[in-house]
Amino acid sequence: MSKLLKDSNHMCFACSPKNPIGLKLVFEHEGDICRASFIAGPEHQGWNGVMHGGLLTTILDEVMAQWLWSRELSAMTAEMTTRFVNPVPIGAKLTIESRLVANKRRLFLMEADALLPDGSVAAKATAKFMPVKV
Ligand SMILES: CCCCCCCCCC(=O)SCCNC(=O)CCNC(=O)[C@H](O)C(C)(C)COP(=O)(O)OP(=O)(O)OC[C@H]1O[C@@H](n2cnc3c(N)ncnc32)[C@H](O)[C@@H]1OP(=O)(O)O
Repeated sequence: MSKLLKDSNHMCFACSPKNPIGLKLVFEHEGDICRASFIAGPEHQGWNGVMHGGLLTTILDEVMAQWLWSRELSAMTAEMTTRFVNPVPIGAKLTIESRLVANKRRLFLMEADALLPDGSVAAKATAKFMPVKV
């Protein structure tokens, strides 16, 4: 296991339980899926009543990264695209799921979806991750 994962003082904005302004995401793994949930509060808004798209991208990024971390693959996001399909209302529970699409040479091609409570898609992301030494 990497030193970063063992370090109880890590301050990842998305996942550390110790970051006072962090999102404190937790992850579950089911087969080939990594999953997290998140409910945006008023402090996460962009447009009135709507979750900020940059934060949504952060969460999609993190859930893809955690798919790799959970398999002890230390990799950083090298490129990412988010398609915002539907606005996320403040207070709505989002389910975010990621999976590996392909591993080509050094690149891990990942994808993730953010789903609204009725199962409709709020946003879809694709990303390329590259291994790094930690
Ligand atoms: C417990 C804690 C858990 C924490 C989880 C946190 C998750 C957060 C996820 C993130 O947001 S990570 C932060 C955002 N990402 C970064 O800060 C990464 C910054 N970029 C880098 O550090 C380097 O550019 C990178 C490690 C991605 C790659 O550097 P390298 O020096 O390893 O690769 P290089 O640039 O030499 O390229 C190697 C090959 O990959 C190719 N390549 C690089 N980027 C590419 C790309 N985006 N798409 C396709 N190919 C790419 C490149 O063309 C080249 O091809 P060739 O070998 O054929 O010449």
